[in-house]
Amino acid sequence: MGIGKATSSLEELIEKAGGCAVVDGGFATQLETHGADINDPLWSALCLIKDPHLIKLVHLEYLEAGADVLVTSSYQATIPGFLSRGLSIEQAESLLKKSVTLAVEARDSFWDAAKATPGHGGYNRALVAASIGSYGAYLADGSEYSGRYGPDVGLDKLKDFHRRRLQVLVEAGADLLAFETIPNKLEAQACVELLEEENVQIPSWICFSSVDGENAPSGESFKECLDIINKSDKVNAVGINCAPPQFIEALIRKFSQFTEKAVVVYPNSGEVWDGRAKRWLPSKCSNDDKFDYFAMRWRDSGAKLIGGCCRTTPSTIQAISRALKERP
Ligand SMILES: C[S+](C)CC[C@H](N)C(=O)O
Ligand SMILES: N[C@@H](CCS)C(=O)O
Ligand SMILES: [Zn+2]
Repeated sequence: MGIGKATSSLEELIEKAGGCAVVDGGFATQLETHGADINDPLWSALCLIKDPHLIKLVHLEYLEAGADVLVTSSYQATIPGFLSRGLSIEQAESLLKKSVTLAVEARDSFWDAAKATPGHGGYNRALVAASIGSYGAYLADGSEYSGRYGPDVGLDKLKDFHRRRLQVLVEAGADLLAFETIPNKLEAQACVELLEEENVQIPSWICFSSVDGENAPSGESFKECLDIINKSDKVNAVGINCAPPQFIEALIRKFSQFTEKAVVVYPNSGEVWDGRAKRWLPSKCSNDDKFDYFAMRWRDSGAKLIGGCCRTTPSTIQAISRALKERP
């Protein structure tokens, strides 16, 4: 795939969607709605082993709700994670591949039906974004919200951790790569260097988490983080995922000051993950019913991709999609 073509599929989708494309919502959350027990170090990736049919069902529900981008079930699917469950390297790689094929199959069957209806039923052909959760997600100790990886975790260790999974997800046919809940500058640098070293030819985005609404969870400024990312033309969009919705408008404006790349935002419901107890703590304000209003404000602030993360649902995405597509 040539560079021109590779960089354009995400931009083409944004254009087709009227200037702002819709990302799907809380994937693990919707698995739980269907009864999946993901209280496990593999978190939602456990379903790749136990309940792959649920994964496809959740993808179809988000497509129906209006998602233009599906994020795969690979957030916490890692080769070392699967090896520690007694699986072989071949089995681990095959599960990673499956995370992409399940989303591609859902997308293809949904699109085959949609394109046969007048005006495609108002849908676009969705792109499949392979989720690459941060190292902190793999640690399963909540450190994707602290960025504290300790002194033993350097650049090379992070690149080694991400390399093979990234290769398998690209080979499996993902349309783009979605680095999610990156909590510090070092890991952002690892992602950028890996994209260059592996000469990745599909588009990518890098999303950070944030717990104070101003900086990366590590306390490093987003300006520092974006300075690194801006040097790479292998990253097409940057933004925030799994942070409270009330932080997002100011962060879109901040990101727009520091980068010319497209800005992507998919916040959580505002609830806070307790990494020790492995449960969500209630949010101080309930925001789920305001996502349609927020989405329009985020679009008007400059975001080009908008969706939801943990504790948001297909009804959140339907509200976003209706707000963005009916009132462009
Ligand atoms: C986005 S968080 C809620 C994912 C789960 C976390 N990495 C853990 O395993 O505790
Ligand atoms: N793509 C993941 C992100 C978790 S923060 C999910 O939606 O489950
Ligand atoms: Zn999340």
